[in-house]
Amino acid sequence: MIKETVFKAFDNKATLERQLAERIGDQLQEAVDARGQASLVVSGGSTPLALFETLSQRGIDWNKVHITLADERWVENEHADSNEKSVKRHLLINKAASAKFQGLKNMFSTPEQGTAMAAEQLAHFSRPFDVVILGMGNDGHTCSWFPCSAELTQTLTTDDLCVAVNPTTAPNARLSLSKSAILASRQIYLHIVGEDKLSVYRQALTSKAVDEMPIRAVLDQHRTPVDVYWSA
Ligand SMILES: O=C1O[C@H](COP(=O)(O)O)[C@@H](O)[C@H](O)[C@H]1O
Repeated sequence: MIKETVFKAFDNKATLERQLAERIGDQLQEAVDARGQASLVVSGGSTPLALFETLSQRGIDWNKVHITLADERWVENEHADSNEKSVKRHLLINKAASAKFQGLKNMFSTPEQGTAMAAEQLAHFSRPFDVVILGMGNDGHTCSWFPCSAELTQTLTTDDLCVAVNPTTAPNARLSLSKSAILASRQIYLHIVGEDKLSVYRQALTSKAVDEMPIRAVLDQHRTPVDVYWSA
């Protein structure tokens, strides 16, 4: 069994999004006040889009906030599957339009070739990351750390910042931040919505087999606080 830390349940998405956006906004501003800049890592997928829009309306020093992705699909930035495209449409708007964004996709044709450049481009981010927002797939993946991927062990053990991932159960080659990069954070939020994701999360807590459900690599550690925000 994995010991659960903080689990916050909400009746509806909008309340979760409001409260989580307020907390993240406060933490980013505190980081700016303390260290002159803040770093925020966000996930792809559909779950965080409304949270992004709520967060984008917070009145903080966005021009001192550096934002990147926990994972990216290796597609052009205008492709429908691009996480960068989602962030530009849903987060880098309103007051957050002045935030500094660095994507993971670059000019190389494969994520394997692009890994070194992606890591170099994140060199100016303040570390540990101040806030990381993670999602979770119904197979227990997070950050494109898929149970099926041949690179999973590397992803979970390397000291490198970025890893190329080739899932067999999902489209597109990917580039992910590694486990060591994600856990080198001051605060991680796992943001999940709906009964299916709640069941997957509960299932993840029942065992420590990370290769079956990679989200366990985040849930089963004591280095970095992980607060789970769930809404119906
Ligand atoms: O493919 C992915 O999916 C998960 C969850 O996506 P959602 O659409 O159910 O929110 C996402 O968190 C992750 O970044 C990505 O790898």
